[in-house]
This record gives sequence, C-alpha cells and structure tokens, in this order.
Amino acid sequence: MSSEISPPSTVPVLRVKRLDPDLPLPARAHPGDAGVDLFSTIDLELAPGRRQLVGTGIAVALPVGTVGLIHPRSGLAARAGLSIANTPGTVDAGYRGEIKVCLINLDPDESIAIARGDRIAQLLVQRVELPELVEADELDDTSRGAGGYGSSGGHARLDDAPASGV
Ligand SMILES: O=c1ccn([C@H]2C[C@H](O)[C@@H](COP(=O)(O)OP(=O)(O)OP(=O)(O)O)O2)c(=O)[nH]1
Ligand SMILES: [Mg+2]
Repeated sequence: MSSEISPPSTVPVLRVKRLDPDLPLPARAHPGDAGVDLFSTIDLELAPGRRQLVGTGIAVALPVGTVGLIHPRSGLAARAGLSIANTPGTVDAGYRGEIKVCLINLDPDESIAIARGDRIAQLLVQRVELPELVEADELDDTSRGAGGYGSSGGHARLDDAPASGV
C-alpha cells in the first residue's frame, strides 16, 4: 500500500496565469513531487542535435527570494534523448512573460515528435539567497584553496591519459 505524502499545513501559493486557456493548469503528477509538469503549446519535430524554443502557455509570479528552475523530464531523456539546452533554465522572480523551454534532441540518430499538450519539462521553485556583492581584496583561507577541476583525484583512468586526450 502506498503512503501518500501530506502537504505541510501552510502551503505557499504560486500565482499562475494561463496564456493558452485551452491547456490545463500545470500540476504535480503526484502529491509531494518537486516538479510541476509543463506543457508544450505546439506540435514540433526535433531532428537529431537540433534545438527549439517552445512555449508552455503560462506566466508566473514567483515570490521574491525564490527562483523557478526548468528541468528536463527524466523519462523523456532516457527514452528519447530529449533535454533542455540550458538546463536548468532560470526563471527570475520578476519575470512575467511566458515561460519557454529550449528543448534539444540529444539523440544522435532519431527525431523526436512532440504534440501540443505533451508534458515537456518541469518547473521547480526553490528559495534563493540574494546577497549584496561586496568587493574584497583578500579572501579567507580554506583547505581547498584554489584547487578544483579534479584536483582531489579519483579519476584514475583519465588522470593517466595524455593531456591531448588521445
Ligand atoms: O528556461 C528558461 C530560462 C529563462 N526564461 C525566461 C525567464 C527568465 O527570467 C528570463 C531570462 O533568463 P536568463 O537570465 O537565464 O537569460 P539571459 O540570456 O541572461 O536573458 P536576460 O538578459 O533577459 O536576463 O528568461 C524562460 O522562460 N525559460
Ligand atoms: Mg539574465
């Protein structure tokens, strides 16, 4: 037996404007899902390697201090190679235009057909810090320091490869 996830007692509200009233209001597939699935407003066919900006038919009023993140759907990614060129897309709190998705076909061989009304991506809303940027001449010391880009090792096969990558 599945145990349903109860929403918290105070649920924040996200105001959503439907710009394409013939499409349903986006919704979570299951209670407690992080993502709200977004629809395509158009039919399209994406050839291998091609990308296209696709409307979702909605605009939102995200509370200041939150960000909307547009993520791919994992099923479509695994089955067909459908992804988002700028994943995750960033929707600023002040943005009131239509949310659009820059879909990309990562499959090397097969085209992907999408129909109007298909769920093509998902919107996550997350809290985000909005720090004031203050210029600093010196930064504090840390054990990592400036080490990055694999400085901690662990890629034995790649670490041994010649720098040219051949
Ligand atoms: O997947 C996305 C990403 C962005 N946007 C919208 C909302 C966002 O607030 C705006 C700008 O996005 P971003 O800052 O990532 O793009 P930019 O190239 O920096 O454009 P801008 O100069 O308008 O900030 O475009 C979408 O509709 N979908
Ligand atoms: Mg920007």
